[in-house]
Amino acid sequence: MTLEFVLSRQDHHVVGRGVRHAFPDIADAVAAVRDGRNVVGAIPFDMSDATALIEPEEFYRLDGPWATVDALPPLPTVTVARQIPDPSVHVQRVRDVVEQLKAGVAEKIVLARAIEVSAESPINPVSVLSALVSRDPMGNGFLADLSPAAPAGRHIVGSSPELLVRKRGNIVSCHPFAGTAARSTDPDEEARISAALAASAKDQAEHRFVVDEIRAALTPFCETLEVPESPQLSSTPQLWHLSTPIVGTLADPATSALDLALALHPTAAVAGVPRAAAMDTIDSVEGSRGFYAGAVGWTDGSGDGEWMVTIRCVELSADGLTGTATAGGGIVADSDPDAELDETTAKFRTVLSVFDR
Ligand SMILES: C=C(O[C@@H]1C=C(C(=O)O)C=C[C@H]1O)C(=O)O
Repeated sequence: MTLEFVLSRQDHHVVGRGVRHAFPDIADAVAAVRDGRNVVGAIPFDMSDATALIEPEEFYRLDGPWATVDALPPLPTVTVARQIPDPSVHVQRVRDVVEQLKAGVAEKIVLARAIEVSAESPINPVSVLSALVSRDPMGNGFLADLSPAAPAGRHIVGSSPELLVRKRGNIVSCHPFAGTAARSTDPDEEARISAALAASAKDQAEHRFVVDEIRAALTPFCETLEVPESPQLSSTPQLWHLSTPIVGTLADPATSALDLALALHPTAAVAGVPRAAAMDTIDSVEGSRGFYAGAVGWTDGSGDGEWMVTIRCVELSADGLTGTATAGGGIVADSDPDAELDETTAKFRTVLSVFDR
C-alpha cells in the first residue's frame, strides 16, 4: 500500500497508508472526524484553496520517531534552477513592507521566498523524509501526498519544529515559534547568539504577537489556559528560536484537534497581525503559497490529534525532478531587510542540506 502520510515527533509517529476517501473540501474532513473517522494530510496556507486531506485505509501510531527498514533510493544531486523572487527583490519587498508597517498598515507581516531545485533523477519523498528525521535530534518530520488537491502526485516533505496544536483527551497544547537566529559551530558564538536572541526587543515583539493571538483564539475553547510570561530558547540543527509552550484544558472534550487547528490557522508566525491585512499583503506580494505555511497533521476518530505548522519543507513535483522549498520570516517596523534575507537563507538549510554531497 502506498505511503500517503507520516508525521514524526520525538516520542511517537503516525502513518497513513492508502486512500479510503479524499477530502479536497475541508468541511467534509471535519464531518468525517465527527463521524469517528481518521483524517490525515495537509491544509493549505489559504483556506479558500483545496485541502489535501484523506481518510487513509491504514492508520497507525507507534512510539518513537518514524524510521523505515525499506531500502530507499539515494537522493540525487540537485542544482538551483530559480529563486522566486530574486534575493534582491525579496530585500526590496521587505523594505517596502517595513515602510507599510511604519505607516500603520499592520503590525507584523510574514514574507517568504522560494528556491526551486532541479534533480538529475527523481527525488524520492520518503528518502527526503528519512534524511530529515535522522538528522533532527527531535525526530521531527512530515510527508503528505498532495494528490487530493490536484494535480496528483505532488508531495510536501519537511521537518517543522512548530506545533500548531495537539489535543489528547481534554488537554490542548500549542508550541509557537517566532524570533530566529542562525546557529554557529563555535560554542562561544552559540552562547552569544542565543543570549542576543533572548534579549532582542525586536524578536520578543515578533514573538508576542503570535502568543497573544493564540491565547485569544484558544480562550473560547478552554476551561484553563497556561501561557508563560516570556518565551524560552529552542533550537533546531540550524537555528535558534524563541518559543512558548502553551497548555490548556478544553471546556468541551468533543472539540477535535482538527477543529482547533482550523481555529488557530494561520497564526501570526506565518501570516501576521492583523491577520486580514497581513494576508492581503502576502497575497499581493507573493501570490499563492500553496501548502507552505499551512498545517500538516492528523486527527483520529476520537478527535485526538496533532498538527504542525508546514514550514522547513520542500514541495516535490509529481515526476520528482523539481523541488520547491519556501522559507519566510516575520517583518516588524524595525526589521533589517538584509538580515531578513539571511534569515530565510538559514531556514532553507533545513531541507536543502539533505542534498549536500
Ligand atoms: C515562516 C517560517 O518560520 C516561522 C517564522 C519565524 C520567524 O519569523 O522568526 C520563526 C519560526 C516560524 O514560526 C519559515 O520557516 O518559513
